[in-house]
Amino acid sequence: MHTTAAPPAPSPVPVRPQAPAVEVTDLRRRYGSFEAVRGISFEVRPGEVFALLGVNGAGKTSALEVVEGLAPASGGTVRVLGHDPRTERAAVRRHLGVLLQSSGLPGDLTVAETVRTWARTLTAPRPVEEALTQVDLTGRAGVRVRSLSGGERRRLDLALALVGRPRVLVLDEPTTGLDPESRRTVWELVGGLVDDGAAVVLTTHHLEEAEQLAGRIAIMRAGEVVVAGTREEIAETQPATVRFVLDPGAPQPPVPAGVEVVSPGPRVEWHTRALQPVLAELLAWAARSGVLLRGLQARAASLEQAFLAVADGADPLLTPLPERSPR
Ligand SMILES: Nc1ncnc2c1ncn2[C@@H]1O[C@H](COP(=O)(O)OP(=O)(O)OP(=O)(O)O)[C@@H](O)[C@H]1O
Repeated sequence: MHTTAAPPAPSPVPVRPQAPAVEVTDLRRRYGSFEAVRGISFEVRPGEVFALLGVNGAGKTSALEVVEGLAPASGGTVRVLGHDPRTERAAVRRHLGVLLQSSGLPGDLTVAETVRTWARTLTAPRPVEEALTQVDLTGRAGVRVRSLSGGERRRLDLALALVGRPRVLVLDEPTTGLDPESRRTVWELVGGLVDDGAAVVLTTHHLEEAEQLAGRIAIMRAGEVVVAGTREEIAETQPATVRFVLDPGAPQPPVPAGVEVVSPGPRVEWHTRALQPVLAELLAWAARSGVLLRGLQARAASLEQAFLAVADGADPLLTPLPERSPR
């Protein structure tokens, strides 16, 4: 019998992860003797949103200004598309869209004139009308900048950041001052750009914005990144909460292993890193004992909890609750 040998399996093509669009390594920034950014590192890949969070004065803008090429680093390195954004500005500028925290646009120009003037400095800008449509400003094209509302001005800032079809977008508090509808428009816009492969670094004080947009998040305090990861990873640094109310005279439930009792009762509050088994144990006890757990709530930790813990000076990664011991 004649058999043909099976063709050799194709050798696997090595999948090369895309190079980071933004690489920040041990970045430091000083103002005189004050060090506002103290050795932070992060990467942002094409098609990714990275959010820098932190209370006022944490050092977010100081770090972003170096990424934008507006200020020199005092230490460490920043690369945007492989280039130093300050010393190799020409290579970076046409691919970089920047939204500063506050822009000083001339008030005399109209909205359309402002975008047109800016677009003339760019290599392959979007048509002005398209840029205005993206940010819902078409109806305000002929209005002078000084007459715009705060939210409209912010959307104009965003139009300027987007008109050059940037591969890297740096957005410093992009939706501050925007109403909820405009905020959603901006989220959709940023989401669309990311789907097209842009890399986005943003700061925000709206945690929901970071949750909506960012694949990875870093929370800064006093110039350092205290915790970083996906929103789930960051939330998991904090304990879950169980709350219920006991009727007068009801017996106290035994406290399961791995629970920190925040309030013993009658309004009981527990913190735990083992929500599911703790809840199962509590419910089994309640069923056995015929006890009603009024208003029972079980809530996984949130990004907000982690943010507040960092703001309060905690180091979420270094101060864990006791782990639940195996039974
Ligand atoms: N030009 C400057 N000279 C001296 N100190 C400065 C200067 N700019 C910023 N700082 C200080 O550096 C620290 C970090 O400021 P930065 O603006 O980077 O913080 P931030 O996290 O962006 O705050 P916010 O959320 O309020 O925008 C603050 O203590 C601030 O006072």
